[in-house]
Amino acid sequence: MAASAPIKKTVYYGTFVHSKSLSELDICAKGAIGVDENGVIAFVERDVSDVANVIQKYGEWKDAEVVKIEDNGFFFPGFIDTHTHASQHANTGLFGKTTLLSWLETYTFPMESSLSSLSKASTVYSNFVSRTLSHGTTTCAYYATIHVPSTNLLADICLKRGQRALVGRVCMDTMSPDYYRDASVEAVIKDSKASIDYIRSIDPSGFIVKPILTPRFAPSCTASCMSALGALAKQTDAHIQTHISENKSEIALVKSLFPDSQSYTHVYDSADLLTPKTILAHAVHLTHAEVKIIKERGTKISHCPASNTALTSGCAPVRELLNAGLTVGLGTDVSGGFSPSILEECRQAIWVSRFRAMHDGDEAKLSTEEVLYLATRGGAQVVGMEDKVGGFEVGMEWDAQMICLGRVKKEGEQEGRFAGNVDLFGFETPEDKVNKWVYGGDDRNTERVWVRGRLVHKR
Ligand SMILES: O=c1[nH]c(=O)c2nc[nH]c2[nH]1
Ligand SMILES: [Zn+2]
Repeated sequence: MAASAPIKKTVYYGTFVHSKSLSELDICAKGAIGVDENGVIAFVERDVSDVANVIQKYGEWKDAEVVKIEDNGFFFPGFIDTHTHASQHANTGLFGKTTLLSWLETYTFPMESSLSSLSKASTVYSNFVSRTLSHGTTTCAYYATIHVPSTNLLADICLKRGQRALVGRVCMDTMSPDYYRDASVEAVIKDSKASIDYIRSIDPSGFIVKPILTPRFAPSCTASCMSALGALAKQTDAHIQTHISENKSEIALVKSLFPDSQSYTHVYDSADLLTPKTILAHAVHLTHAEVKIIKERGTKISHCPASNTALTSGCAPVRELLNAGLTVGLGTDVSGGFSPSILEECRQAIWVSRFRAMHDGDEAKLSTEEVLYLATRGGAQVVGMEDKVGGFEVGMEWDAQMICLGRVKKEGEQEGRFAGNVDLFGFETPEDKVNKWVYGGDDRNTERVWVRGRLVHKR
């Protein structure tokens, strides 16, 4: 579905759910949200018994389209995936019993290298953007590959499909296979600049696509490469993304490569890579001193629980990170992670927090409300879009998903259109429905998805 049709004033009518705070959802059973031609929320009305009354109240909205939730469902903010590798999508589910460093050599570098082929990149990237949109992901921080043309192609696809994206050309000038590495620091900077310039040229407003500098991780980058990227970030005011402290062997490797650095975090800090616009994925094994520096720099964290479990990297201490005041969002980290769905990541975040709780105590447990916050408002802060997306306030943009759970079924009734794992029996409170969706829902319940008021996915 191309996202090019003009939009008209629309009133979204029915239940809407979004986060009020980290621990509290706002569930409005009968609401009406008016979205203007720019995709901006113009009004939010609660306790609406008849949408006609709302349309009458706002005179100039008399010709507005009305989009109503049928049966049991609700409007929910679009999900924000703060860390994923579009270039690894074709490997999803393929990781065997590898851990990070062997997984990179065995599966990841060969696959990413093969995306120098623009036709292969086109197939994989188009498929992944469709797939993530179908799961309600309206904003994504993407890693592409080292190749400028296919990285730029990913940005083209996101812009055409209307998915908000930070798109990064991967930088790696050392400890990488001969067939897949940057030739020099000069090449890293030249190619990174070329990709920044291209992405800014196709969307000068940056409303939909933006570039993001992407040093892969400290073992793949020389100190001079990282410093040059830190300087380029400053010069271009670009976002930055990288990996940190995912796995104990990786941390030992960083220590051996940068013996004069106090920690993994110090390696990035010395290169000026820790800014308020930096996203650090994983953060599983950080020390208190590292957390303190990250907090001081205003740098953000992407929690990737499915990936951390699949590659047996560890259980990130999310409660501790939150208590320390860090900003945290969720990331699918495909294909370390095995699912393109942030809803799945919500479940995985809950499970991982329960494993932490078995050692750390009940306070470590994340609730449904908390993971939904991380998936929306938290993610928005991580990608620097908290004033635009993640919730339904006047002035914010309509990045939303229509979740449908189907009808309460009578005995013997066949599964209908929303055949999924969620069954309703009629007694459920609105809170129960949200919980049933979080624990049992999937893309079969994601009926429609909008970005800036534009329909970008329909089942
Ligand atoms: O989860 C990960 N995926 C990657 O592609 C990667 N590269 C370095 N470190 C990484 N971690
Ligand atoms: Zn990753």
